[in-house]
Amino acid sequence: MPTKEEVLQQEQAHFDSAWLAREGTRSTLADAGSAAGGPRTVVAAVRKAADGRLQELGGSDDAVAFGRVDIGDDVLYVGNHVISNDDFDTLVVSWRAPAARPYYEATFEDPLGVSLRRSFKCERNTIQDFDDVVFQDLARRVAELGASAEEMWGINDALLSDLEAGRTGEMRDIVETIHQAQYKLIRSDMQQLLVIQGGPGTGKTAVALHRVSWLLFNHAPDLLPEDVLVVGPSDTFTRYIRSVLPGLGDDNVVYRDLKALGPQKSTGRNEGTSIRRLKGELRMAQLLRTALWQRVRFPERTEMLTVGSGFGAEGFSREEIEAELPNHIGKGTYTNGRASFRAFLQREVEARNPRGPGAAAAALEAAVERVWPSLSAVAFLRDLFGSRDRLLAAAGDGFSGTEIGRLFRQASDKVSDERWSDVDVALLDEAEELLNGRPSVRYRHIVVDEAQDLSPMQLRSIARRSESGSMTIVGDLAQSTGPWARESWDDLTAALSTDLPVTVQPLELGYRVPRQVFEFAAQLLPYIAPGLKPPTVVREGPADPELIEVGEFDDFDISARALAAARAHAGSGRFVGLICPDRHRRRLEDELKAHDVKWANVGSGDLDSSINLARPSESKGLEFDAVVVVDPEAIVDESEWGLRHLYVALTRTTKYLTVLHSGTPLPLPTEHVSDALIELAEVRGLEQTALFDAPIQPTHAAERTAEGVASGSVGTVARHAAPADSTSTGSLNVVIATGAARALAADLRQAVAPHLWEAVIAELRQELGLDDS
Ligand SMILES: Nc1ncnc2c1ncn2[C@@H]1O[C@H](COP(=O)(O)OP(=O)(O)OP(=O)(O)O)[C@@H](O)[C@H]1O
Repeated sequence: MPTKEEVLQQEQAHFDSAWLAREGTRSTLADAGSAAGGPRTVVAAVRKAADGRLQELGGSDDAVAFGRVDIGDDVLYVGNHVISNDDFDTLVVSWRAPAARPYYEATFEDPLGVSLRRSFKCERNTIQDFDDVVFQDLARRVAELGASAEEMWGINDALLSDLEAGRTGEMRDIVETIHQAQYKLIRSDMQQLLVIQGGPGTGKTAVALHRVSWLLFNHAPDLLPEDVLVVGPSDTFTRYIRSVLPGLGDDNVVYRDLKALGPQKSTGRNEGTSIRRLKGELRMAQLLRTALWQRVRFPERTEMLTVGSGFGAEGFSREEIEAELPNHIGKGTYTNGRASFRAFLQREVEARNPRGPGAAAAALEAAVERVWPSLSAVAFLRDLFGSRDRLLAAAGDGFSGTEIGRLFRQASDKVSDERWSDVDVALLDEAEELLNGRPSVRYRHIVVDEAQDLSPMQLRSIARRSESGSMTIVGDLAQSTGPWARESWDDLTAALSTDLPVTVQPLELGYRVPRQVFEFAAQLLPYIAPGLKPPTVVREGPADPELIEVGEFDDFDISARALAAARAHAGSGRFVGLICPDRHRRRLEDELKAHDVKWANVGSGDLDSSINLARPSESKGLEFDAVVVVDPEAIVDESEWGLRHLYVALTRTTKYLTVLHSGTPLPLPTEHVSDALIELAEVRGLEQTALFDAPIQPTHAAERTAEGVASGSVGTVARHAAPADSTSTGSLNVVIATGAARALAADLRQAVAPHLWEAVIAELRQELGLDDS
């Protein structure tokens, strides 16, 4: 049996010869352009092909391989790129090649013929160490001793040490340590709508991006990088992930931020929850369609439509035009309809006056414009939202007066000055399709990240860019927030309406968040996503969460202490996320400036400093070595989805978590209240989960007060469980209110003498701000 040193030498010899072969190929390819003869176009084509191949080789400093598998007598080295020698022997296979599958998928239960899997640790192309899994030994050990948790999960040292690495503002690839469950999703059939549900840090984004790389390799040349679109929730997020694929040799994949997925990107208009929700509903598509076709009509207070002037002018009566318009309306796009109506007018003018000069282009255009105005998406939507009459005419019975009131807004003086919200973008995109048809560029595969928050209108916007419905959709229902926060993937897959098979697959191992931190954050799960299985965390962190209590109303102190904590982490060389609710934002920014601290504003797309300041919602999908969460209670209070925002914030760290709080580091809806609710739900014959699972409908503070003091006390759960138009709303609210009231009454009886109850209730009303008016 060779010693480890001897094995190292043998392996290094293979690495050296593969390196020589690769560098030989590199210099041949580099010379290919000058070596090629013939016409310039041929030389250019050869050069282009050679450049493409060069890129596929990776850098000359890269290790040639990261792993090896032995299957029977075959030995296979696995690396980022395929390497062959002059005799066409394959020295290294690409991780994306089907041959590499056993490297990722062999387990002690099903070794797929693999006897040995070896993973290498390299410094450039020099092997420093290696780690072996001998499957027979492993199976025997497991049979004798029972499997360890890590063995059951298939987690190895290479993966664990990779997870320990410090983070930066750019995501990295995981090819060397892809887990078997992840690999199965990465290589699954392209012709499907694949939904990947997984808790924070389970590798959903990583899997989606590696799947793109795998598909590009295995479906070449039919699938090119420019045939793939990756959609993320924000500019910051797309910047964070966009270096992964080029790092794998896949340039030119298209990235779009949801706020720019249309003819006009969002220009920062702020809108409330109810309007945002309304604008996301599918019935908006019908409203826009009707409104657009209503723009085509014979001009009011006009007898005749005249084409041209003076001799040769032709007139068309209202009856004639109104009889003709249905031949052009609603048949195709608005713009095509306009062109066909214009052609009709032109033909008619010529037919009526065969010896005349025909209609001059400008005269014809002027007449057409009066009936069928040329419109852009922005002009159309600005006109529509800026006119109650237009809105009412288009809405018919489909919208209430209140909803029309919500949609209406004062139009800006100039189209170019109109400000657009992020939810307007999907409406502009819908309008663009009605006007000019589906986007000419469509994609053969689309990845949607953080998909749990998307509205049906946003999903339509994505679907219209898909050639066949082939998509990978990733997200986490427990992190779903915003007006379209959802509890299931059903409505999302329905809105994407595809003929392809729909598969929802879980990712169950949590890689990012260390055990100590996840155990802390997971206490929120029963309240925010009771039906979801929490991820199984694969590693320990270096420390327990650090919970720092500061004076209750001392905003100054909490900001100062938060900054001190962030600076301490940064001082230890950590990449820090400072996650702060709006309540403390101003003060914290002042503190940062006062101390002359260099920081990045995540909301404006920056993620490049050692301290990165983010709102909880802006931190979705991102990760840091250390996270400082400021005032959890304020985070929970500031949003309808506060508990979920807090869960997102707490799960951004790969190592350290510091929480600055004023007495309650984790503001859970009180246990006894939830128990009372559940008991009551049983008595009333309601599904337990209905209390927490009800579709989340925004309920504003004013509505909350109507539910009484008691319902306020169950925090976000109560606020969420109020479906506006569900038949069970009444009973559900009664259950919540009664249950919470009973639990509070029991507390009061235990804690306070009866003669003080009135005073306590009066104080409570004040606390909750019910007596402010
Ligand atoms: N097999 C793996 N090997 C090494 N690192 C991994 C692996 N899988 C995931 N990771 C790492 O875990 C971290 C979390 O991954 P990722 O961001 O893809 O998770 P996510 O499920 O999208 O999280 P979130 O829901 O919070 O957006 C990343 O740093 C990623 O590189």
